[in-house]
This record gives sequence, C-alpha cells and structure tokens, in this order.
Amino acid sequence: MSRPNVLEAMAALQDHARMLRTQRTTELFAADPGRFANFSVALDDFLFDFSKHRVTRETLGLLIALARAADVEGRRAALFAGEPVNSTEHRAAAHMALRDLGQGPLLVGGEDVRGLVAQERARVYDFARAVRSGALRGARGEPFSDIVNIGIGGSDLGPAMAARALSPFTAGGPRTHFVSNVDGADLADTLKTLDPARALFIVSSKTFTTQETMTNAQSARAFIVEALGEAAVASHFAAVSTRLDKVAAFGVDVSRVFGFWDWVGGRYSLWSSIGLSLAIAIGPEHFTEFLRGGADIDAHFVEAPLERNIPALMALIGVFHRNVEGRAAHAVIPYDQRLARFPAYLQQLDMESNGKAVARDGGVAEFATGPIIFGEPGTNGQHAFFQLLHQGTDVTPIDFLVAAEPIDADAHHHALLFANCLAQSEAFMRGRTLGEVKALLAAQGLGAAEIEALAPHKVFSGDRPSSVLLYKRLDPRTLGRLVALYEHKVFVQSVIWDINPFDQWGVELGKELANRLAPIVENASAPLDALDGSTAGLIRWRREAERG
Ligand SMILES: O=P(O)(O)OC[C@H]1O[C@](O)(CO)[C@@H](O)[C@@H]1O
Repeated sequence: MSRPNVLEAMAALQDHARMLRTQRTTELFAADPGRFANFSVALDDFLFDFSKHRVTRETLGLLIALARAADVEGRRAALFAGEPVNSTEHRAAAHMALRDLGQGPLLVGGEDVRGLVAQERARVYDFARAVRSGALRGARGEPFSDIVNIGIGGSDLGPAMAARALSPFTAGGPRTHFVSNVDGADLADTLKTLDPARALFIVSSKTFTTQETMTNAQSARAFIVEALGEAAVASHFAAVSTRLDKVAAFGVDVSRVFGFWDWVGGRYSLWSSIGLSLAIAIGPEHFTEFLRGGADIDAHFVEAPLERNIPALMALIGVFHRNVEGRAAHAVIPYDQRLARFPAYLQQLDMESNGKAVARDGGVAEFATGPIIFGEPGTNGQHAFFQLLHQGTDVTPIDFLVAAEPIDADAHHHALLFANCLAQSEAFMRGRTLGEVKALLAAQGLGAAEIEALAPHKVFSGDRPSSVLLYKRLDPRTLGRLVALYEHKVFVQSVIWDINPFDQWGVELGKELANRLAPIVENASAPLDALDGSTAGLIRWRREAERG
C-alpha cells in the first residue's frame, strides 16, 4: 500500500536530521536548561528520560507528524477494540483484555470476553493457591517443593524472565524451574535436582505441537512413570494450552488444564494462563499486581497525547535511529541483576514481532524494520561489549533500566550500581575529544611523542544516544509496566513500518526442515542424496563421529 503522507513525513525528518547532525547533544543541554524536564515523561513514580538523544522539539514534532500520517491513533483504537489486527491469521491481538481488571465489557471480535478471562484466571489462582499451601499434593501425598515449566518461546521466556525478576516476592512458594531447549541437557540438569514425589510439571504450549516442548514433556513423563508409576502422571502434570483436545490426548487430568485463546499471541501470553508457573511462584496477589502494572500502561497508552506518551515516544525515538540515522541494533541494559532475562524476553517480543520485510498488504516494506535487540545486565556488560558501544564503528542506541531503590540489596551496592548506570549514559553522550585526551595525558606527565601515539586510542566520539527508564523498585507492578511498555512500543513501530507484528511466519521453514531431517539424523542408514551438499556432509561427519 502506498502511503505518500508517511513517505513525505519521513523525508521531512531526514532533511531535518541533516541539519541536526551539526549539533552535539551537550550543546542542546547548554542551550536549554529545561531540557531534562522537557525531554522526559513521568508516570507517577516511573520516569522515561530521553533527553540524551540528539533530538529537538522540532524533531519530536516531525516524529509525531509521522505517527499521525501512519495513523498510529486509529490503529491503536482498532487494537483495543479487539479487531482482527493480525491480518494473516485473521485474529485480534487482545492481550490487554487479560490485564483489564475493570468491570465493563471487553470486546474481542465483537464478543465480550470478560467472563471467560475472569473464569480462567480464577482457576489459575485456585490452583496456584492449592500448590502453594500444600493442599494439592503428589501421588505419594507429598506437597510440591519444585515446579517445572516446560515450554519454549512465549511459553517460557515470559514466566522465566518474570519469576527471576520477582524472586523476592516468592516467599512461601515452591522453587520454579524452566526447561525449554530440546537439548536433553536442559531437562536432565533440572531433573537431577528434583525429588519426583515432590515435583509438579506444567506443560505450557499454545499449540501443543511444538517439537521441543512435546519432547521434553514426554521425557518428564517417563521420569515420573519410572519413579512413581503410570498412575502418578495425573497428579504430577498440569498443562496450559489453547488446544485442549491435544492436551487430553497427552493424559493430563482435565481439572489441571488451563486454557487461553487464539487472540493471545505466544509472546504476549505471560498475562494469560501461561503465567501459571509465575502465579504459583509469587502467589495470586502479586500476580494481580503484575496485571495492574500492565493495565496502568494500557491506560496511559490510550489516554496520553502522543507528545507525552511513553511507549509512543520510545517507538518514535527508535524509528528515528533506525530509519533516519540507519542504526541496525538496539541495546537494552538493565542495571538490575534480576532483570537478567529481560533482554532475551524482549528479543522475542521485538524481533519476532517486527523482524519482517513484507508489508501488511504483501508488498515490500517501505522502510528498514526491527533492529537487532540485545543486552545484558549492567554493570556486567560494561566489562564485556561496552567497548564496542563506546568506540566501535557502529552507533547503537541504548535503553538503560534502573530502580531508584533496591528491594533487598545493600544500599551501598545500589548506590554504586545507580552511579554506574548514569555514568555510562553520560559517557555515551559526552564522549571525550582528542584535545581533552591530550590535555589529560600531558597532565599525567607523558611526553609529546607518547601523547601523539596514544591519544587517538582514547578518544570517545560521544553523541551515542541512550534513554533511561527509572522506576521506584522492581516489584510486580513495575515489572507489569515494563513489559506492557515494550509491547506497545513494538506495536507503534509496526504501524509506522506498516507490518503485521502479530504473526511469525519466519519461524516455520526451520521447523519444517528440522522435522524432515530428524528421522534422517536418527537413522544411520537413511540416504542423504536428496539433501544439499553441506547438510549431507555434516550428517556424514556426525555418523562417522558416532562410529568412533
Ligand atoms: O506455545 P507454543 O505453541 O509451544 O509455541 C512456542 C513458541 O513458538 C513460536 O511459535 C515460534 O518460535 C513462538 O511464537 C511461540 O511463543
């Protein structure tokens, strides 16, 4: 679909950016003492600071014009109205309905789903309470000390990320484990730590066909059968899926099967029954707080004008870097060790959503789309890949995430953590010129020749953009806010790029080929002639290695 208004708005931004590049961000701060206030947005105790991006009020005006030209507001309304915005699968993307704790109707495809959602959530909560209290027990009458979620992608990353992030809120709950990889080492290493009589497995899969999950589930089943007998399976397994027919065939007791709906995408499913392992870990009350955090952001996203709308601004700043400045990657660095899995979670959310080259109408996307998302907690990343971020040939925009106060950590540690976060953000913006380096080296007493040789290596170009998301503390509500913020950021970007963020056809080909290759790999005499030379050669090597 040709979008002349959008192309025009993007061209205007590109013209504007050419002028902007003659200025340094530090000069923008010097010229505007109110820059921090003007280029940050607070949502009660939550702050988004984007003042260290080289953007002006004019840039923001042009970005908002771009968003309006792409009809971000109209598409947002369609999303929240439960329309089938996932056009290739003819589905709504109504994950917001799962965290709406209000009273009014929740329309998805014209149907009010509030009752359905509330009913399933109540079942999840009852089950979580029963496991936590010990009312629900294993086949030998023992309470469950360990919960193992078996899932992958959206059926793993969300609960795994959140259970780690919210570990201070798990008192009174069992230990939780997450097994995802078809690599048997993943399951084996977990099973080693378990007493089967006290272990509960939750098989989480939207489709209940995913190779990794089904394979791990069967092996876990064998582990229980071997230790406790076939009859114990019903007591030691629960399942979460949209395909209740397939779960029944696996043998999970129907009272322990929790459903959700096709209008909940895998990477948006943490809010649904897929959050069962998290609900058990932190308890229903904390889980509700997590939902409330998501709902806070939904309300903000719908109500705040684009100029003060945090997810919209995050998205637009990202579009500026991706499409105007040509940045191919985006780093997310939580200065919060418990958010260690947050970058991995965002990789799926962002890259599976916006990693597309095809426009909604099947044509070629007009612009470069989703960047490569990566990250690790600070300060660890500082001692690993920050060298490239500071001095590499590519500029990578960064989101820093940090709490104003720790949940339970030592105040001195937190002060150092916080200082490091701000120091990095400042260093990326400020940089250090050749003149400054030379003056520093001279002050250290180095000779002229040595200064000439060393100085270029110590220069930092600066003007490397970063945002800071500053939250009070990493509690369930804050985590809900963080997740929902990024969900809506990804959505706004998809609208500007005119792609469907809710499908993921790009994962299919590999799955198909793996299913075709698996029997060939397993059968040492299967012919290899139909395979390409490299694949056949690699299988031959494996066969030879196996033969010793
Ligand atoms: O929940 P399921 O159906 O097992 O799928 C797991 C994951 O696989 C994908 O379909 C593709 O990798 C993801 O979108 C999904 O979250």
